[in-house]
Order: sequence, then C-alpha cells, then structure tokens
Amino acid sequence: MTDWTDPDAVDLSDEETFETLLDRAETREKGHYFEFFEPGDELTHDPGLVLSKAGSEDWMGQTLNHDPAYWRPDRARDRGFEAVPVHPDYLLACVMGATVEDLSEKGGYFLGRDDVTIHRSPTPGTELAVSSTVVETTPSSSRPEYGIVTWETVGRNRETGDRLVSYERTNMIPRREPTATDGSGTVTDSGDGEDESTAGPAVPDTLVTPEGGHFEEFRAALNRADETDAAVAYAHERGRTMDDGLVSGLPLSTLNTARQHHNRDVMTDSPSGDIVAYGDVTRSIALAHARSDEATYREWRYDAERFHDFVTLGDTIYGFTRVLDCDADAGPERAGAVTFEHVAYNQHRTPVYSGRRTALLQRSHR
Ligand SMILES: C/C(=C\C(=O)SCCNC(=O)CCNC(=O)[C@H](O)C(C)(C)COP(=O)(O)OP(=O)(O)OC[C@H]1O[C@@H](n2cnc3c(N)ncnc32)[C@H](O)[C@@H]1OP(=O)(O)O)C(=O)O
Repeated sequence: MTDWTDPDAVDLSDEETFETLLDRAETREKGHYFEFFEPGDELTHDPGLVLSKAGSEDWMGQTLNHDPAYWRPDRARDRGFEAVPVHPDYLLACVMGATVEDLSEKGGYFLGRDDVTIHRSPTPGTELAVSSTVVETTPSSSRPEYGIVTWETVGRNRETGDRLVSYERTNMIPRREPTATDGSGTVTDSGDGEDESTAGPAVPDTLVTPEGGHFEEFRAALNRADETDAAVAYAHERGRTMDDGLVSGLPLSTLNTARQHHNRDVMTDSPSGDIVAYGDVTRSIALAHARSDEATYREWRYDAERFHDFVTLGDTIYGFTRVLDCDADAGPERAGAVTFEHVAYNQHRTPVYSGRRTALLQRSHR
C-alpha cells in the first residue's frame, strides 16, 4: 500500500498528476447558496473589524472624498465633531464588508439598499460588532440560477453596543439548484395605446444649478425652479477611472471577500464576464463628486439605492445630482437638510447607480 503521507509519494509539480488530484478533490466551499437563508434567521458576523485612520484616509483618498473634517482636528471641531471621525462611506463599507463572508460570498450581485442611517460618527480604534437578519427570500423569475435575498444589517460599537449604521440590503444570490422557470421575464402592456418608443422620456426643459454649496443656495435654486417649472439638477465635472486598487484593493481592505471583486478566473464565467467594482466604491465616488460641489455639514440618511449595471476595470465613474427637497427645520441651527437623488454613470453615459441621500448642509451666514 502506498504511504500517502510520504512527501515523495505524489509529485505535485507534475501538471497531469496535479490535475487528476484536483478532479478528485472536494472543494471546501465558502459562503452560502440562496437555499441556506430563511426569513427571520439571525447571523452574527465574526470579523471584528477595527475602524482605522489609515483605512479611512485610504478610502477617502482613492474615492475623491477629500473632506478635511475627516482628517483635520480643527476642521472636525468646526463641524461639531468631538474628535476626527472615520469617513461615513468607509464606515458603511466596513460594516457591509464584515457581512460578505456570511451573506454574499457565494457570488451574487449587490442590487440595492434601503433605509440606510448613519446613527453615530465613530473614531478610529472603534471595534465593530455586525449582525444581520434575513428579511425576505424570493426566487428570481427571470434568472433561474439565482434567488433574491434581503437582509437587515446593524453595525454597532462592540464596546458600548451603540448603533453606528443600519440598513436593508438586497442581493442576487446563486441557487444550489436552479429553479424550473421559463426564464423569459414578463412583457407588460401599458394599456394606454401610446407608442412608448416615440413618446420620449419625460424631462423638464430647464435645469437649474444652485449658485453655491450652502443650504440657502439649494433652497433658492428649488424656489427658482418651482416658479419656472424646472428641476434643480446638474452634473459634476470629476471622473474616476476604476483601477485595481479601487476594484479589488478597497473591498479587500474592508474584509469584503466577494469573488466578484478579486477573482477574474471565476468571474469570466459569470453574467458580468469579469470582476466588477464593489457597489459601495462606485457609490462613494459618485457621492464624492457631489459632495465636492456642496458645503456638507453631516451625512445622515440614504434610501432607494440601486445598482443598475456592472462597473468593470477601466470604466470611469461620473456623477449627476437632482435636488428633491430642502428642510430648514431639520438639524442644528447652523445647517439645513437637503435631499438629493445622485446618479453614478460611466463613460458611455449609462447609469450604474442611483440613490437618494439626505445630508445636512451648512448655512452660509453661520
Ligand atoms: C458587495 C457585494 C457585491 C457587489 O458590490 S456587486 C457590484 C455592484 N452591483 C452590480 O454591479 C450589479 C449591477 N446590476 C446589474 O448589472 C443588473 O441589475 C443585473 C445584476 C445584471 C441583473 O439585471 P437584470 O436586468 O437581469 O435584472 P433586474 O435588474 O431587473 O433584477 C434581477 C431580479 O432582481 C430583482 N431586484 C432587482 N433589484 C431589486 C431590489 N432592490 N429589491 C428586490 N428585488 C430586486 C428584480 O425584480 C429581478 O427579479 P426577477 O424575479 O424578475 O428575476 C456583495 O457581494 O455583497
């Protein structure tokens, strides 16, 4: 009998031997298929990520979120923070990153996120405790190899138990067993008899741009638009091309093990055909473009976030913003709340992300 523990019993450097071995080997799987998730299940995510100054600054630098309140103590104090906090996009990515191994490492795409609230602004050194509850599981009617899963996730300060971030997120998750479906999707008839292909999209004739970045300038722009049946909407000049650091580096630095971002071999045979950018990186870049054209006081809430199309290496992400509402009474005296719809789009002008964001903007006279 061969002694298979003998190091010389098998030549692992021989291609044919190695291939035969690989064929026989069972692969120890990572992540979970759609069938694993049941509504009501609670999952505690093991990675106890510690938020770091270096991680936050790297995220900010790479995504063009160059707001000095998140690295300069004097500017942080001016903005009402007791100490320099980590950037909220980095915080959100760290909370989400810690969930990926349990929720989505099997390889589904991030489709959207709702009810995102930044409850607190933690400082570097804060250790995260992250948990999720399965909210809903639905078979996909158009893609029999996938199901749709929604989870509610909460990221807390492990030491104090305080909530830092919470949200509901939806992913396409591969099924272990594809379902029987015609896979055709449903073609619906609007029923009004109008030929939609020639009607053209409904857009305002006039788009108004705020004259500055403070709360009053956004409110004035909305008032101006209201008088002239226009919308307040504008594009941002900056663009950021997706390189390796953004597509693979940033997700891995926040413990996001989704293969979509770092395994080109597996992704060749997937709907995107290549690795894709982490949704939170794409989103953060579009928000950075928008923030660079406003006097942000605080990030607050996000809703109806949707990822419409793939972003791959070499794509360039631009930003477009529509202003939806201004609320002078929300927040402290020195700021007012503005609700935006932000769109990230690529070099072909294809929207890849859209989402609503409510932020507190500084008032100009305070
Ligand atoms: C983190 C992380 C992973 C990532 O970050 S992945 C990178 C970010 N995400 C993407 O790049 C995906 C971009 N999206 C797309 O390219 C397309 O949406 C996609 C995935 C190709 C699918 O396109 P389809 O045109 O085939 O289909 P739909 O977009 O209509 O959606 C497929 C089914 O999902 C349902 N659905 C979509 N959005 C939601 C939602 N927000 N909530 C609930 N359900 C949603 C939709 O109704 C379709 O259902 P069917 O029953 O009709 O199949 C990580 O790993 O975590």
